[in-house]
Amino acid sequence: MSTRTYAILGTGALGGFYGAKLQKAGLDVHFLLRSDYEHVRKHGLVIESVDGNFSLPQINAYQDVKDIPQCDVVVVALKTTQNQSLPKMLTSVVKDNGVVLVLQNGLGLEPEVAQIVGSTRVMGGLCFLCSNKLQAGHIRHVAYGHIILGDYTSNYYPAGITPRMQQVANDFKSAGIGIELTEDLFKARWQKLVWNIPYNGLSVILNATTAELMANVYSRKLVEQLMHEVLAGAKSCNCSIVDSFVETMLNYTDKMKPYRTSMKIDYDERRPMEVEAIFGNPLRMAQAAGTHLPQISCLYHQLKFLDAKLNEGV
Ligand SMILES: NC(=O)C1=CN([C@@H]2O[C@H](COP(=O)(O)OP(=O)(O)OC[C@H]3O[C@@H](n4cnc5c(N)ncnc54)[C@H](OP(=O)(O)O)[C@@H]3O)[C@@H](O)[C@H]2O)C=CC1
Ligand SMILES: CC(C)(CO)C(=O)C(=O)O
Repeated sequence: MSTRTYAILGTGALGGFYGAKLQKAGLDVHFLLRSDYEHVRKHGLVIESVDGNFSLPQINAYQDVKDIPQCDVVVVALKTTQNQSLPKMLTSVVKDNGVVLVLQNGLGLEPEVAQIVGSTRVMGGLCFLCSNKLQAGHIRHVAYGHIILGDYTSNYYPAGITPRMQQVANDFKSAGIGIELTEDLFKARWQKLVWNIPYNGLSVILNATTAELMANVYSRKLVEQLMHEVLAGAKSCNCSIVDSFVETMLNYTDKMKPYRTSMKIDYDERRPMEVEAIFGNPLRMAQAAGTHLPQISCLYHQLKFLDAKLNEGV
């Protein structure tokens, strides 16, 4: 049994799900909560999952990160819109020889964390998960769940497969979570954007599920064009993704059950959307490399408009 300790910063749809699986497998897990703290401290977590329901009547729940003991692996599972809290959170909770594992969607998040804890203490993971928080402490996992895990080095230079990646992967595997290791985290993040940019963006702008976007010839064309533009953005950053990856993502989504993306759920629930991490950062990286991505830029500006209206409470 692994003796590594885990802190989960953000016990929501993703952090609550993976953290609960790790605890169920016998690992020592510490959960940071905000609005759900009182409920979860008293009643624990309930996980409804396609892989089997379970509950954890008791967990190590914290409201203040300073009360969490220093951990070997600190999982960042907040929405990226809350990342301004990370400088305060991370410094006290990660052991000197520990690592921060960023499981959020988007690009350019590890460099932000590296600024706080140093670039030798950061890893990233891309989560292929469909999970939602239904209410305090109650999470519903509806599909998938595997993670592509990569180590981070300054400027996303490919890190290879490192021993600590294998250790974390073994812990997750012991909890029944599928793990694939990547030598190139930057590429894995761009590949995930091939999915997130078209579907997250268009689901909000066109008020549609993934299935609706795929069924209509016009929106399907937009999805495909946006996917190719993500490839162009990646290429401008010296990251080569084969053209056939677009077809792979289209086929993947054709086979998915109709899905309301996380950005659409945030928009419908009038919560801030992860526009900067998923759209702004890749656009800026491509721009810095001299490449303009007009369709993604158009989506970005539309989403910023809607996000600002949410902020104004309109
Ligand atoms: N859900 C999914 O299936 C997938 C999610 N992702 C990514 O994972 C990340 C997390 O998403 P998700 O889990 O869905 O989001 P959720 O909103 O469900 O979870 C985030 C949790 O963080 C908590 N939180 C926010 N700020 C603080 C704080 N200062 N202190 C303590 N807790 C805090 C929130 O608490 P409160 O309730 O108080 O707001 C919430 O419970 C995002 O980047 C998302 O894109 C990636 C792939 C799939
Ligand atoms: C593609 C999907 C829906 C599940 O694999 C996902 O990972 C996401 O919402 O970011």
